[in-house]
Amino acid sequence: MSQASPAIRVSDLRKHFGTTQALDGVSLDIQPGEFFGLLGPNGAGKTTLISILAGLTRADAGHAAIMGHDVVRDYRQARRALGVVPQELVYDPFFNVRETLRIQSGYFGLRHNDGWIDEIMHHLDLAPHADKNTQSLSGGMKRRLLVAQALVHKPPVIVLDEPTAGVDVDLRRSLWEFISRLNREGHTILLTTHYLEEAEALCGRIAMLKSGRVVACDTTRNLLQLTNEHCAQLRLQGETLPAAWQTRLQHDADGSWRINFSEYADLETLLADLRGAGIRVLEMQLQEPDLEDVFTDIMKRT
Ligand SMILES: Nc1ncnc2c1ncn2[C@@H]1O[C@H](COP(=O)(O)OP(=O)(O)OP(=O)(O)O)[C@@H](O)[C@H]1O
Repeated sequence: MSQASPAIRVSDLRKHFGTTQALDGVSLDIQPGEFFGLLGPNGAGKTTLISILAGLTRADAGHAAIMGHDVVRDYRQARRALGVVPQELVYDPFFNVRETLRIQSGYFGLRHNDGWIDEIMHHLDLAPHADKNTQSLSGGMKRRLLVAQALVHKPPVIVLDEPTAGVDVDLRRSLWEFISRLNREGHTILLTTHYLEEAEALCGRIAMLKSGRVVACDTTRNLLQLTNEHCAQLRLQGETLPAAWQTRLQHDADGSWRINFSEYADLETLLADLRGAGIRVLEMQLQEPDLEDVFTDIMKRT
């Protein structure tokens, strides 16, 4: 393992399926210890990128490396440095949970791995199900098992492809606590998700893919500053707005009014005009833009 290497390096990666250009020159460097989000609409190329990192798909052109190990030339070292939690629920129905994790350990040549297997099962609340046949597990439990399988060989880099799709609130919480702990302990995390509030809360840096291209890549904090659309929700005493504001304010079903604005000066003028018209503000709530606003904005603009 090369100390100076990025955890994941992707250089000008290209991949097509028939006439579909799934990846159209993607370059990314993810440093060790980062919690990195890869976002994009359906079909943007996220799973294709992950499949190339995992050595399951060959790129047409470009390079990818895990901890300095090229995913084609040094396949074994690259694979050993990587734990992948796939999007699809794949499992072998003939084994129980513990057996599945022992078999997975065997793929990496780890024969005495029960201590770590017990620890993973404990943190993922799989311990009470250790002897259950995988076929009899609920969807959420099968997903936990996929996470456990990705971790048996203690990989420094963990890739999660939509790990919380169709997962209940409890599992999400315990999953994120565990993954965040692994990240704090130094593991690099690459996450794809369609839950943007999850990405906003967890990821330090985010890349957005669209049609196989990176259309944004920055810290979450900087991305959140890209849009200056704010929203204020007001409850007013009096129904007739000053004429100048009648088209700017939208009346919500609960009787409150909503205004989108980019300059706080707009809000000041509105409040002054309302006071001038004898309309009292009973309540006001400000909503700051979130990652979903930024994502929608970037996807529209690019
Ligand atoms: N094996 C394949 N054969 C043909 N086309 C494929 C194959 N795999 C992916 N594609 C196409 O490549 C494009 C990128 O797909 P990919 O699954 O990487 O997107 P994604 O960003 O992961 O989407 P989602 O959010 O829906 O999972 C899509 O147009 C998809 O239909």
